[in-house]
Amino acid sequence: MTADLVRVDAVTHLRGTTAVLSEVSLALPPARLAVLAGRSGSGKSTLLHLVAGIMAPTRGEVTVDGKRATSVHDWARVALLPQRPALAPELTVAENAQLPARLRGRDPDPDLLTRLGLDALAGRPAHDTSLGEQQRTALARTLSLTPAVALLDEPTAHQDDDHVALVLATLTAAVAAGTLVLVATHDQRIIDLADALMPLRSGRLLTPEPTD
Ligand SMILES: Nc1ncnc2c1ncn2[C@@H]1O[C@H](COP(=O)(O)OP(=O)(O)OP(=O)(O)O)[C@@H](O)[C@H]1O
Repeated sequence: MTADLVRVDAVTHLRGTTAVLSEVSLALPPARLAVLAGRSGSGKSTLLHLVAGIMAPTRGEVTVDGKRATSVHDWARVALLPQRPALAPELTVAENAQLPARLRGRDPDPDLLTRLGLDALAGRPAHDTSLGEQQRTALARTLSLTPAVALLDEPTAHQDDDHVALVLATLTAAVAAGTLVLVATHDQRIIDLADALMPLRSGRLLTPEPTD
C-alpha cells in the first residue's frame, strides 16, 4: 500500500457564517490523477487552496506528507495553478515558465514548453499572449520543479480541443514522473482520465476517498 501524501481530515470551512466545505475527508497517494468535480460554487477552489496552504480550514486538518499544509512553502513540494494565470507580464513566456527552476539554480526542463505548444512563443512577453497561452505558461510554471503535489484549478478552461490534448498529455506525464496531480474541473475529458474521482456537491464530498 502506498502512503498517503495529501490528507484532508474532517474539514469544514466557513466563509462568514456559511459552510462552503462540510466534513470533507480524503487521502491521496503520490503519482495519481485525482479530480475534484462539481458545479460552480461547490467548493473545489476552496479545497485546492486549503491543500495549497493559502489558508487554514476553520475546522479539521489538511496535511501534506504529514506536515500541516499552511507550513509548506516549497514549490517543489506543493505547486498551485490558480484559476487566473497571474504571470509576471513583462517576463517572457519562457522566463515565467522557468522562474521556479531558475530561482532554485536548477536547469529548466525545456520539454515542458514544447509539450504545451509554447515553443514559438517562448521569447514573447507574457502580456502579449492570449489567455489560453497564459494558462499553459502558468501550467508549465506550476510543473517546473516536478512538484510532489500539483494543484490545478480548471487547467483546460481557456483551451481549444487541440490544446486540451496537450494539457492532458502533460498531466499524464506529470503523474508518470511521480506527481500527485489534483485537478478541480468540470471537463469530462479530464474526468475520463482520472485515477480517482471526488464529486463535490454544495461543499460535501459525495463518495468515500479513492483507493489504490
Ligand atoms: N472570498 C470569498 N468570500 C466569500 N465567499 C467565497 C469566497 N470565495 C468563495 N466563496 C464562496 O465559497 C463557495 C465555494 O467557492 P469555490 O470558489 O470554492 O467554488 P468552485 O467549486 O471552485 O466554483 P467555480 O467552479 O465557479 O470556480 C461559493 O459559494 C463561493 O461563493
